[in-house]
Amino acid sequence: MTKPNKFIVIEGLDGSGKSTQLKLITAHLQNAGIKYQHIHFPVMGEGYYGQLTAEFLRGDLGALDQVHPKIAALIFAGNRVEHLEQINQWLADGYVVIADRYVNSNIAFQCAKFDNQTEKDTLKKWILEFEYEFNLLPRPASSLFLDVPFASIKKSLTNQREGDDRAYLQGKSDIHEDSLDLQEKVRQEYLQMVKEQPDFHLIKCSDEKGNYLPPEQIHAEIKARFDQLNEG
Ligand SMILES: Nc1ncnc2c1ncn2[C@@H]1O[C@H](COP(=O)(O)OP(=O)(O)O)[C@@H](O)[C@H]1O
Ligand SMILES: Cc1cn([C@H]2C[C@H](O)[C@@H](COP(=O)(O)OP(=O)(O)O)O2)c(=O)[nH]c1=O
Repeated sequence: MTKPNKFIVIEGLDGSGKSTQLKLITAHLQNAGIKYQHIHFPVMGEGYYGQLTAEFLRGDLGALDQVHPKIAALIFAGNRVEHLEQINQWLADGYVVIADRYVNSNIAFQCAKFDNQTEKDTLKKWILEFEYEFNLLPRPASSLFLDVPFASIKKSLTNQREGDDRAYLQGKSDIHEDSLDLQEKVRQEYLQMVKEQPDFHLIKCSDEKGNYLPPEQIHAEIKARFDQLNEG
């Protein structure tokens, strides 16, 4: 299958600075006169799957251990199908397309809920086949994993998170963000995928002492990846 060459995905744990980096990279593309579009998955609050995703994350469909990870994966995958045509159109029109989360989020968060390696591997294979081969989602040219010190994730998730994008919670809490144990396991899934997928790159967001790097410094590395893609 040929890959669209201007599709980049930003991945990471909840509260890992994806929105911060998305703002910086879109400002850079804007200044450079490069036409781009971006999308954040899950797209909540619209469409049947968007509504289902919000219900799932605020716990209306059951607690973290009550919804089978394959069913949760199916909901997030359906949400992507609702926006598939739009992404394909952007790519056909020659835009650089940036997704804040994509298929690898589904693998990382849902496979992390299993302890057993065979169950993890089986679900990973299923998600990859279902989303790329059955639903025919475009494959990203490159995905970037923001590897942030876990202490900073803890801080970010224990602080009250605010903003319009929290409306889906309707005053409740997010079942993924509530579990730091899950977030730690999700990080392991991401690290494993970085090893397995040649187009998945780790962006180290800490210095040698383990301190969180400032946003601009992280941006410099991300920008270099984008510039490479645009030149290629
Ligand atoms: N490099 C950084 N150093 C310190 N704090 C950061 C950094 N990047 C983001 N933050 C802060 O961390 C929190 C989560 O960042 P955000 O970009 O909203 O993450 P996400 O989109 O992954 O949920 C915000 O309060 C943001 O200001
Ligand atoms: C896109 C996607 C997200 N998720 C998870 C990751 C997040 O915990 C949650 C929703 O993400 P969101 O709250 O938008 O992420 P962030 O806090 O990083 O801005 O859904 C999946 O499990 N599968 C998926 O396919």
